[in-house]
Amino acid sequence: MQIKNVMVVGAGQMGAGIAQVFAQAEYNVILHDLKEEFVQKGMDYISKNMNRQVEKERMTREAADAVIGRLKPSTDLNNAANVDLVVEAVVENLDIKAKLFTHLDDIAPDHAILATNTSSLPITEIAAATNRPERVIGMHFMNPVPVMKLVEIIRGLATTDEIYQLIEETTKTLKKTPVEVNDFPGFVSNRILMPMINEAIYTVYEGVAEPEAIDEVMKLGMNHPMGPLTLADFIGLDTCLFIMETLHEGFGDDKYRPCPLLRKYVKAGWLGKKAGRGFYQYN
Ligand SMILES: CC(=O)CC(=O)SCCNC(=O)CCNC(=O)[C@H](O)C(C)(C)COP(=O)(O)OP(=O)(O)OC[C@H]1O[C@@H](n2cnc3c(N)ncnc32)[C@H](O)[C@@H]1OP(=O)(O)O
Ligand SMILES: NC(=O)C1=CN([C@@H]2O[C@H](COP(=O)(O)OP(=O)(O)OC[C@H]3O[C@@H](n4cnc5c(N)ncnc54)[C@H](OP(=O)(O)O)[C@@H]3O)[C@@H](O)[C@H]2O)C=CC1
Repeated sequence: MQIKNVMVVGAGQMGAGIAQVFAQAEYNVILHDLKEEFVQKGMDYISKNMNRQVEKERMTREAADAVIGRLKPSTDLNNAANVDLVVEAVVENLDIKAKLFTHLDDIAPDHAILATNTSSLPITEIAAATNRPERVIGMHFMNPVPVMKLVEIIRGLATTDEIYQLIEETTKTLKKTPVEVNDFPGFVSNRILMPMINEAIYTVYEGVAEPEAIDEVMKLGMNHPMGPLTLADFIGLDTCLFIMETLHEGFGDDKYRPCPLLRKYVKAGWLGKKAGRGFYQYN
């Protein structure tokens, strides 16, 4: 089987980046979201990135236009009827993802692979919402997708070796490095990263230091490219909370309890950079 036609569902910060890297690797890509304005926002993000490549003389205008030309906007899920691979990147909510996978299973051709970019949820449970669990897999990209080299690949209980290998090969065609990881809450990346971010939030909550000071300690002291609170804002505080809840519930261990301040910020709509306010203000 050869993958040529791809649909990315969810045109937010991850979906747009994923669509961009597939289009750059010469796949035909449908970028789908619920509303036209969200799809347009994703397309604008990709155009901006392409323009920057042209300005920096890393790409010709023609090559950049060809990337854009391989992207088709969509607000109708029936457009999944002719694809070989779907990569889902909607909100980190198991009910929403499971319902979406049931729909995609009805629409997509039998041979199509249904992948999820979930950052913490059980692949096996998402797969169980379909009649093709052997063709469902986790393909966890890192943010910002065009820059970060890693893709965690997670098999569900029923995922076949053939599908795993095909996704591993496909990831390499995107010039990314696949790493195989088992299906446990948060996989490897977020099981390790998110408790650090949550602890940084507790450090603010308990008045140990100001956000700027905490970020400075981790940047200058540990050589992290971004401090944990800047990174939390960048990821999205809603996504951070969803991931902590998945770890807390999935392991049943209070060491993963989300910090009350994280809950408060999410309830206030302070979702980080994408909302203009989180631990920092962006406009
Ligand atoms: C939550 C999950 O499930 C998993 C996750 O993704 S966790 C998050 C993982 N990501 C991280 O940890 C990111 C940590 N931060 C970093 O690595 C860096 O700060 C960074 C790469 C984001 C920016 O790097 P920087 O050196 O500080 O800034 P800058 O010089 O502006 O950018 C470096 C390059 O990245 C590009 N870039 C930065 N942000 C970008 C974005 N959002 N989209 C596309 N490209 C971007 C820049 O254009 C630049 O590329 P060129 O040199 O080709 O022009
Ligand atoms: N942020 C990060 O750093 C990372 C996130 N992830 C994962 O990627 C996924 C997306 O995260 P992210 O891009 O940050 O989130 P965003 O909030 O930026 O984007 C999610 C997009 O999906 C749309 N959406 C929601 N429900 C549906 C649906 N049923 N059908 C189609 N589109 C829908 C949203 O629309 P609306 O605004 O209307 O809800 C929104 O445009 C999550 O599973 C997250 O855990 C993985 C790696 C890193």
